[in-house]
Amino acid sequence: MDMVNYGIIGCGMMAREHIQNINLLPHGRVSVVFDPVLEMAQNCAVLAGKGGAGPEAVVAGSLDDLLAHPELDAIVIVSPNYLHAAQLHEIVAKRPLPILCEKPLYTDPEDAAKLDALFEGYPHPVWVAMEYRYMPPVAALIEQAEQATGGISMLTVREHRFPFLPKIGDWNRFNENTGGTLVEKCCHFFDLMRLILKAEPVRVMASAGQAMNHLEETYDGRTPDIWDNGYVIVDFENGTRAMLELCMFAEGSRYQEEISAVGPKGKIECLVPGPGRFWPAQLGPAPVPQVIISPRAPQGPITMDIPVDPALLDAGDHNGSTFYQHQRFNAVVRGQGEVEVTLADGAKAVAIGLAAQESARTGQAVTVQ
Ligand SMILES: NC(=O)C1=CN([C@@H]2O[C@H](COP(=O)(O)OP(=O)(O)OC[C@H]3O[C@@H](n4cnc5c(N)ncnc54)[C@H](OP(=O)(O)O)[C@@H]3O)[C@@H](O)[C@H]2O)C=CC1
Ligand SMILES: O=C1CO[C@H](CO)[C@@H](O)[C@@H]1O
Repeated sequence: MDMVNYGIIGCGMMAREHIQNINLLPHGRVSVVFDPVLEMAQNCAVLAGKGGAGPEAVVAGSLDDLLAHPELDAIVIVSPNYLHAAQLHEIVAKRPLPILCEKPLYTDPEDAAKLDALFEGYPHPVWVAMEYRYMPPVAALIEQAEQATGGISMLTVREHRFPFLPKIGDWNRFNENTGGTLVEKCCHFFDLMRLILKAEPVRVMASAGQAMNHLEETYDGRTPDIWDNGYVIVDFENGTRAMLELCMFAEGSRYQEEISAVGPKGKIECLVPGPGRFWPAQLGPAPVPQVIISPRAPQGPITMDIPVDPALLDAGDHNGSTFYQHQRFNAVVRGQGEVEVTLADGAKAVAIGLAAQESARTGQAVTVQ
């Protein structure tokens, strides 16, 4: 297959990032889009046409119409979190094809076993969109961590960022729609923990809550219940431990994510900026990602800039990672390479997030199966 025709389900903010990155692929084009709001779908159809450089996508009138579209080789699910599981069932039943599904894979704990059963023996690749692993500074940390640390003992992920953005329909203001902040936002970081530590979690302890964000807002008489800060500690089966620190009222920070890994030889860190479009112009150029290696002996931190290709920065909010994710998924659909972020990875990241939600709610440590 030389050209992969994509169908996009959901045409909001993140769909635009997917389309802009598919537009950069030599072997990809968006052929059909669907959103319940026609104007959103039409805007994405135009974006798929690259300002006249390619054909605009067809606007499907329903999910069924999208799944019946003749030119369709792969499907990207970019709808709100609580819809992912049901839409996966629809695709498998009506038009089994390769799927790239946005995180979180599911929000209701009961969906875990149902999805396992649904995809048993599924003949097409399914990839879960936890792309932070492809951010160039994160990828550099992953590649150099063993050498720099001599084997990681402790891993810390700090995310200090802006509050949740407004969404059409305000679906992201309530835990019932997102799975809870530690699922919705933090599944990316639990995925990184498993990947970097090369181990499975056994126990989760968390303290988290809603300190200030969205408390002044009301939707149909209800105040949002999503958390905006927390700490999560995860014990891993190989004796390593990881911690997440999340603060969502810290958009004044120079860097959005700071990840550090420490072992007997030393420490490696990466510093990752947030979306460039949020960096105030009066402060000059947006911060450049960095990796810092700090040996124990001889002491002397070594700092390296890890710049991201400006064309990729322009195509999204995630330091180029959406492009690298699509490049790999596109190759897999064309029969080259393997799925790197599997359904099992997506499910485990949600399971850790749900355990963290439960731990913070009850004040008890929660065992992860
Ligand atoms: N991997 C990453 O880094 C990121 C992932 N995401 C994920 O992407 C997904 C979308 O988020 P985002 O784009 O920010 O949210 P938006 O609200 O901006 O977009 C979601 C879109 O899906 C549409 N939608 C609602 N119901 C359906 C339906 N039944 N079928 C198809 N589309 C529907 C919404 O339309 P309407 O409300 O008008 O009905 C809306 O246009 C989420 O799962 C989110 O977690 C988001 C940001 C970053
Ligand atoms: O998964 C995500 C990653 O980045 C987004 C912001 O750019 C988040 O809000 C989103 O939920």
